[in-house]
Amino acid sequence: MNKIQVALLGLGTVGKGVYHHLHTHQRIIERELGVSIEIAVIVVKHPEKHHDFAGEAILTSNFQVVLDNPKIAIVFEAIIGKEPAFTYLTKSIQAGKHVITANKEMFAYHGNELVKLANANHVRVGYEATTAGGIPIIQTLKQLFQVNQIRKITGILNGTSNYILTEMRENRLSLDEALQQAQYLGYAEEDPTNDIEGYDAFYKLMILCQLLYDRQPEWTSVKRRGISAITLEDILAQYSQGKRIKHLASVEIIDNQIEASVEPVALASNHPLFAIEGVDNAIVLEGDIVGKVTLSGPGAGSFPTASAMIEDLAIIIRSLKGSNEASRLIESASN
Ligand SMILES: NC(=O)C1=CN([C@@H]2O[C@H](COP(=O)(O)OP(=O)(O)OC[C@H]3O[C@@H](n4cnc5c(N)ncnc54)[C@H](OP(=O)(O)O)[C@@H]3O)[C@@H](O)[C@H]2O)C=CC1
Ligand SMILES: N[C@@H](CC=O)C(=O)O
Repeated sequence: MNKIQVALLGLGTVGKGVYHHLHTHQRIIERELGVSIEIAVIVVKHPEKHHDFAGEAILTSNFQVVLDNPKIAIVFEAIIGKEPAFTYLTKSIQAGKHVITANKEMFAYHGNELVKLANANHVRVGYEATTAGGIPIIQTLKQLFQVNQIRKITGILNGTSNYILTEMRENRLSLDEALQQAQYLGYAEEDPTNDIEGYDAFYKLMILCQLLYDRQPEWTSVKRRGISAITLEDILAQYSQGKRIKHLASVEIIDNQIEASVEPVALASNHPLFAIEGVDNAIVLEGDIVGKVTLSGPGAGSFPTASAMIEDLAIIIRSLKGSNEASRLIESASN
């Protein structure tokens, strides 16, 4: 069986999900893609925290180990914040490695730059996991809406906020209690301010804008409000009128301008996002040919995010088939 070596940056909620499923799904990957995957190196911040790690990979805090191994063809990135993630992915691409990221903050800032760099270096960037967890929104927009003009998107893009709002309404929890549960379940960001102040949904919306319109609005022009000020009383007041408060991220093209916002909104029961509960996300796309299409599914957590990253891996491996590059990156069984 031919083999591809990969590196994994980050072994937290997301990294562990990728590690786990690359092992549990090894047979399916081999059957469908014709290669086995070997995780050669794992880069973390504190290797000593992972002393019980039993795999065969090299576990290190030194990213240079990844660059120094020319056999590593693909780099998964699931670490925190813009840096050093951006530098690591830039160097990986320059070294001819494909990259797959879940890091929306970094990608909202630098995604366009990375995609251009990857094109120049004839490698690919997978970023399905940056937006809406396990929902395949990036590939849907890239592959399945090539002719439709998507004039408007409205989405629930932060699983933690939706989980908190649902728990507050259904179980009468305070915001802090519900946030603690979301953290325990691995949904929240390392700094949950990103979730409850709307930054995380904002980054995801900017990634969608870049993909759809090849530009982003001026960030300071976008209204961004999180759910931090929402009280149980607010939620119950809306509930008594048959409404649910949801945290919505919206973008619309009006007179060739991008109008975007991120804010809590009280929805009536006939709204397509009213029934999206718990950690689920959903996105309503409005295409000029098709009309409204809604995608929904798990928006955060270890397995849904790993799912998005592993499907990116499959896309990259399929794109290698028959290319000159394949002989460089895929090790034949005889090596
Ligand atoms: N949790 C989720 O549901 C989702 C998360 N994401 C994104 O995925 C990324 C990872 O999230 P998550 O797994 O939840 O986070 P965690 O906090 O669970 O894990 C982060 C991992 O990154 C490592 N790390 C942090 N900083 C560095 C650094 N400077 N160098 C090397 N390694 C580093 C940590 O190392 P150590 O273990 O040694 O501390 C840890 O293994 C984030 O960008 C997040 O926004 C995207 C979609 C969903
Ligand atoms: N903290 C994020 C994780 C996934 O992107 C969220 O709750 O949506």
